[in-house]
Amino acid sequence: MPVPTQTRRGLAIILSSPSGAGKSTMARRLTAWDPSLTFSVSATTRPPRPGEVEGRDYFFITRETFGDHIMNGEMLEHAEVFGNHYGSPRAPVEASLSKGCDVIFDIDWQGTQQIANSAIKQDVVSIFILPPSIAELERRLRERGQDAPDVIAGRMAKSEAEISHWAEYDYVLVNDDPDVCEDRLRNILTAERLRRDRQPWLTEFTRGLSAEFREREMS
Ligand SMILES: Nc1nc2c(ncn2[C@@H]2O[C@H](COP(=O)(O)OP(=O)(O)O)[C@@H](O)[C@H]2O)c(=O)[nH]1
Ligand SMILES: Nc1ncnc2c1ncn2[C@@H]1O[C@H](COP(=O)(O)OP(=O)(O)O)[C@@H](O)[C@H]1O
Repeated sequence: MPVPTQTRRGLAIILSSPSGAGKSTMARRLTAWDPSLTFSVSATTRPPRPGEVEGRDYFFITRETFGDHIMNGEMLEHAEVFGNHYGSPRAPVEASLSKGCDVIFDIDWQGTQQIANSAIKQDVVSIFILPPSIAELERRLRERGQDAPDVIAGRMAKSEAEISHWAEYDYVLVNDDPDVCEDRLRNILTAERLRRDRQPWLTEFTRGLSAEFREREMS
């Protein structure tokens, strides 16, 4: 039975982790598994890494443009991370959520706190991803091969502070085996969708069951 669209909003699924724990990898896997998921493409003042695509991975903008977006209220949230500015453009997120499309965010704890206190707080499902160990976190950052050694050292230095926010999230997963982690994320998404659709869907469905009861009584 279809879910009435007027009451069904999308979920705002937030992934956070220390740099290198695997949240971008998991966001990519989830959108490949379910192409109806929208990825919230952030704006950043960080320069692009080799292979990153404008509009797919980030909108790469200047500090001045970033400041203008904030002044105009165009950012749902924003934060300074590792010396660069990052923010989630508001309009595409609101458009997707109000159409009933689920949105995935790859943002830090500061942005998560802001969204958890924003107009879309009722849509939020927040997930924190931990690395199996600090040695493995560092190995992943090096293996990714996209950041200079001093940048990696800076990210490692900040990872303990990022990890300290784990308890603020709805779910916490350890990303050891990537297939296991992806499977758990799919399960979370499936369960949260059932929970969201519970009211509108079951109101209709149980009405149908009552009608069936009445028909049986009359026959
Ligand atoms: N608050 C906030 N954080 C963001 C946003 N986009 C990315 N980040 C976070 O900024 C940090 C650095 O991201 P990035 O430069 O891509 O490095 P990576 O995490 O090592 O891949 C990560 O913790 C991201 O989750 C955003 O729009 N808002
Ligand atoms: N479970 C995993 N096991 C081994 N390597 C992983 C795993 N998850 C991600 N990686 C690798 O670790 C590196 C960092 O992952 P990435 O998704 O870029 O992290 P983040 O977005 O959290 O900074 C990438 O090279 C990625 O392929």
